[in-house]
Amino acid sequence: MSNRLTTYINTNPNFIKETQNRKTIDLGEGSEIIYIPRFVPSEQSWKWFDYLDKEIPWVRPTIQVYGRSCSQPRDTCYVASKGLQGLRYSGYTPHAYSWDDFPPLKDILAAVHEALPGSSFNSLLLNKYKNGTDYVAWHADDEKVYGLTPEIASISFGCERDFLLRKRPAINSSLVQAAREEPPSKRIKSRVSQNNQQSFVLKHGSLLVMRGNTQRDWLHSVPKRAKADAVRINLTFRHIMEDESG
Ligand SMILES: O=C(O)CCC(=O)C(=O)O
Ligand SMILES: [Fe+2]
Repeated sequence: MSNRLTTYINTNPNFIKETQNRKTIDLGEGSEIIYIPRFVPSEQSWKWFDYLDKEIPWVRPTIQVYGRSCSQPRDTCYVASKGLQGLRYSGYTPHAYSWDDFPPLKDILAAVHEALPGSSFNSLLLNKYKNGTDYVAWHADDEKVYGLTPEIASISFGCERDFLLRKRPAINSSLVQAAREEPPSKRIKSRVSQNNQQSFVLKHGSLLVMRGNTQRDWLHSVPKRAKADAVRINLTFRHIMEDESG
């Protein structure tokens, strides 16, 4: 464990481990984030950005939010391996393109697999934010098709945007339970009230990975930003489980 390149930064309440360019953030209770700001070199990132901007058949679908139809506030596209169960989110079933339709995506996928030993992504949701008025609202990618502890690898190209994480209210969690059973003086307030937010500026060419219980216990978002005046393209690689229903 005594790697000279590893720095341990104990920024209470979260524990951050930094090895070379890779930060690992332990969010507690089995949730973990990995962030690699310079995952793809800048020049290669711009080549991929230009390719994706031009070649992907971007659509802006109508989705259902709290029972109301609205236009998704960003463009999207979906790619998946053959034979997987379909994806459905917010009342929308995207058409699944194949990896062969966009060969550079296979190179990006290979780079992600190399950086994350043991990972086996078989689907990809692409997002394009035309400027700071496009966004993704608070959500978790907790669809059943991803299983109980999904690993999601997110690559960003173009305009930098904030990526926020916020702990879901933990009504039945053992932590809250324990806090209730303690007298007020001993309540572990800090862990409940301070350890509940994280933010990252997702840089051009960066890789951010969410794993473990992150989708169960946390929400994430990319909020509107008046000052973001250029296009951002984001790729989220995911693993869809085998369909056991037959
Ligand atoms: O654009 C991003 O960084 C996040 C996108 C996202 O959360 C999603 O597609 O589920
Ligand atoms: Fe998401």
